[in-house]
Amino acid sequence: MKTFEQLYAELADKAATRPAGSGTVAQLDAGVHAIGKKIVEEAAEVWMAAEYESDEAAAEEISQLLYHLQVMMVARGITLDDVYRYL
Ligand SMILES: N=c1c2ncn([C@@H]3O[C@H](COP(=O)(O)OP(=O)(O)OP(=O)(O)O)[C@@H](O)[C@H]3O)c2ncn1[C@@H]1O[C@H](COP(=O)(O)O)[C@@H](O)[C@H]1O
Repeated sequence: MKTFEQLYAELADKAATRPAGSGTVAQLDAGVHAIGKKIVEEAAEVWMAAEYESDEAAAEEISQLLYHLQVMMVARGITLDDVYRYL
């Protein structure tokens, strides 16, 4: 179990250290366009899970969407504070 903040710190560290086998590094290397497509795909999966699947399945899809949003933030150099100031 980890928090949103802990995941962001982990992803930022992966981007800086680029460990072998990291899916995050692969996503970052694929670029903003590819990450954006993944966000749209995951958002659709959240929608479908929320309408037709269990709470657990919906929660899992939401976690994946949050992950890909964070990958986009890291790719663009957008920090948590950059986002929180609009909440
Ligand atoms: N929280 C996540 C996370 N959520 C989703 N995903 C990835 O997002 C994709 C979503 O999977 P789908 O169910 O849509 O399956 P899919 O369409 O077959 O996926 P792909 O074919 O696109 O890989 C998968 O490839 C997952 O690996 C995640 N990948 C990593 N993390 C966490 O990010 C951190 C860093 O991970 P690494 O960079 O891989 O070390 C770790 O704490 C991980 O737990």
